[in-house]
Amino acid sequence: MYLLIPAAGMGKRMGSERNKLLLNLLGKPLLSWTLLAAETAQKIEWIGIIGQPYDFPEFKNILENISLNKPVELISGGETRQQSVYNGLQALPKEAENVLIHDGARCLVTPNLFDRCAEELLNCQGLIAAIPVKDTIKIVDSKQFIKDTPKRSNLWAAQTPQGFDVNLLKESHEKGYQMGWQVTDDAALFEKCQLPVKIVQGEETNLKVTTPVDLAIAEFILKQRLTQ
Ligand SMILES: Nc1ccn([C@@H]2O[C@H](COP(=O)(O)OP(=O)(O)OP(=O)(O)O)[C@@H](O)[C@H]2O)c(=O)n1
Ligand SMILES: C[C@](O)(CO)[C@H](O)COP(=O)(O)O
Repeated sequence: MYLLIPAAGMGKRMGSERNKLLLNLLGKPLLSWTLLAAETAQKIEWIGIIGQPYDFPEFKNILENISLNKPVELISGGETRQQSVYNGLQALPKEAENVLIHDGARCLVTPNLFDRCAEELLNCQGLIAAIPVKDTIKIVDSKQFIKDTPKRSNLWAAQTPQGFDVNLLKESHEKGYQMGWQVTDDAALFEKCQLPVKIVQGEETNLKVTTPVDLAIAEFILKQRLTQ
């Protein structure tokens, strides 16, 4: 299975002056933990890291320090996550039929989740890891008055990995580009093209490190894992 890791963001919500994936998490840059999980996953055989070229020297340092056995390529990212994934898709080896996309910022992903998604992708055209929403969600108008309370049993929080048939995802990205669709994940492009996307049970600990609180929670979870 081919894996693309979008890692070309800035981390504005982290308040960081550099790519948050280079921040320290228990003695290693955050991105190292994501890569180590991909290395351990049995089904992943190729890894493309999508980053901003100015971060490549740091990415190369990371790769030297963790010395992966799987082939890794660095791919230039774009201004948005959507553009970065678009670039990643163009850089996939020609023989790639299916692809998993996993945010570098979800550094607590387990090898098991990668493998479950890779396995399931043999039976469908598109999938995402997701978990049932625990909160009661309110739909609010522009004046911050509640308009509706959707039924919670229909609500799932999207995660990555997200997996797709490569040709269909490329077509969905092309259409998205032509139509000017702006989305925060790849499943949304598939949905807009009326293509089916299956849910795979995600992991509660597979959080996206977005704010400083997330970093503290990630450190806590990782410490627990490493002492088990
Ligand atoms: N132009 C971009 C923007 C984001 N990403 C990646 O997409 C993932 C999810 O994005 P997010 O958590 O929003 O990361 P940032 O864009 O870095 O954060 P922020 O939105 O707070 O600036 C991250 O692994 C990030 O590196 C990317 O590859 N290219
Ligand atoms: C793809 C994603 O991680 C799914 O939760 C998420 O949509 C990334 O975008 P965000 O804008 O950083 O939430």
